[in-house]
Amino acid sequence: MPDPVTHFIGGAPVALGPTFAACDPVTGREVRRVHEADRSVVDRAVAAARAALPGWAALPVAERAAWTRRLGDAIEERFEDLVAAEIADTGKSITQTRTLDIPRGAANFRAFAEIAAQRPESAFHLKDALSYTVRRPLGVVAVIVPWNLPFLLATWKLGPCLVAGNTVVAKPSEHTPGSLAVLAEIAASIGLPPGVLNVVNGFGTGSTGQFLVEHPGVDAVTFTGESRTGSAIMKAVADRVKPVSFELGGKNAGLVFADADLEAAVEGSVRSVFTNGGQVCLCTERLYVERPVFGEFVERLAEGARGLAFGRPRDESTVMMPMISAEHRDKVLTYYALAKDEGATIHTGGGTPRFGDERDGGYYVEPTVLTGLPNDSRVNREEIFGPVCHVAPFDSETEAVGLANDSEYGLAATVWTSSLNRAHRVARSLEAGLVWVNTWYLRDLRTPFGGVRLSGIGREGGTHSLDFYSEPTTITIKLEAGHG
Ligand SMILES: NC(=O)C1=CN([C@@H]2O[C@H](COP(=O)(O)OP(=O)(O)OC[C@H]3O[C@@H](n4cnc5c(N)ncnc54)[C@H](O)[C@@H]3O)[C@@H](O)[C@H]2O)C=CC1
Ligand SMILES: O=C(O)/C=C/C=C(\O)C(=O)O
Repeated sequence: MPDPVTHFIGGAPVALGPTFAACDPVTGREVRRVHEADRSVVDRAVAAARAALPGWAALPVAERAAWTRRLGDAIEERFEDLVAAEIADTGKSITQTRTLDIPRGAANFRAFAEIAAQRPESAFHLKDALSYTVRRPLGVVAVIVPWNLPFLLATWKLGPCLVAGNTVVAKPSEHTPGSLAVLAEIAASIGLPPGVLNVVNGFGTGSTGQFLVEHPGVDAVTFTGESRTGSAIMKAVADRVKPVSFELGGKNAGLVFADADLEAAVEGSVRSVFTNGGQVCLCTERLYVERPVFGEFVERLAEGARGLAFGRPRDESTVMMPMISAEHRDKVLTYYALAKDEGATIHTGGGTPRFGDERDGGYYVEPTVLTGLPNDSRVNREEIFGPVCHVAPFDSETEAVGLANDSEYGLAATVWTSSLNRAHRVARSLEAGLVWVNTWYLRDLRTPFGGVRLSGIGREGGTHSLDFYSEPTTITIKLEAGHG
């Protein structure tokens, strides 16, 4: 077994705290151990970040951007190590890992280097005064991320956070410490000033995550994960009124109109429901299909689901991945059972696949397509976060929009239609942070990203990230009139 995964504090690995098991989701077997940071280790990481803050914050933005660009370049150099680490922790397919997860890590550092370096300063010349704004970093920021897109989501926050002049204590999910451990090695290898980026490992409640967000030396928290966890973090930071940025859960709707290109709608919905095993906050869990094409759509979606290959992660043709843990698999299976109890028709899936090899000990579930449940069923209201969706018919645009908006969440939605007017009209009516028309998960890192209601607070992306990770100070200087 490899050495336990360590923390990374002040530019060096730190092997402190008891260790816990990390399992391979493909087989369920323990494959490595990970050090858990207790309060004293968190103290040490926060102190390292605090000590590094003045020097890092004082660098011109162009120099910090040069550092994050270097991180992006070094990610390319360690590309296959990062791919291996991500696959070992998650069981993701190598094709997705090579085309999405790791390239986005490099892109996240590079994009925010450009955005920050090119950001115009604003100054207003008043009659007898000059008013301008400077932005200062928030300070020491806790970056807490989940297990579904570990490297992509961590770097999405680290890029803008570092370039804005903050120093960081990052905590990956207890399930997926591997790729941030490689990033820590990369940071050390390029000579990133010690303490600018620190990584601590451990669990959430009653452990590292909670100690970190509660720490008086942490000035702000950026978090992606479950809505309930966001709520717990908000309570934990309330007394100190720390700024928070939250990307939380979703119960995303997809609307398929009868005038849509049905093949594209089916293909796009297969992607939007089943990508990453349905373990992306943007995945569609509720589909509403206009009645004339409902039957055909359901049949073709189920056929698409049945065609998703369950190979091993390193086979290039593999699409489906396991759930992250036994606990999460059991949660998803509980919803499959609940769907049956609530009276759903199961068009495909509803159980676990059998392989006849060591993968039978892993955390796989079948991609599942359901119909027949009312919008107020638990299956249609609660985030499942697995490869499953419910499909319901609708008869009018107004009804479709009403059904889509009837949710406590509001992260993402998809609309499939060939009518340009309808596309604009419906997209504006959907109460979600992101609406994709005739596509899904097409991202431009400059655009605002985030959700409404239980799906989050604030937006990251482009200058929205830089705004969150810094505080403006407006300086107004009285000028003497009549001279010069
Ligand atoms: N919508 C989304 O983006 C995600 C949703 N989920 C859903 O959440 C369920 C639970 O999964 P988890 O991994 O437990 O997600 P989570 O939201 O609890 O964990 C995300 C991160 O937050 C940390 N964390 C947990 N509690 C914390 C606390 N009180 N203070 C500070 N940090 C804390 C975790 O250690 C992890 O690093 C899953 O079954 C899934 O349904 C999980 C991950 C992402
Ligand atoms: O930034 C992206 O491209 C994807 C974000 C996905 C999440 O925030 C999530 O799955 O939690």
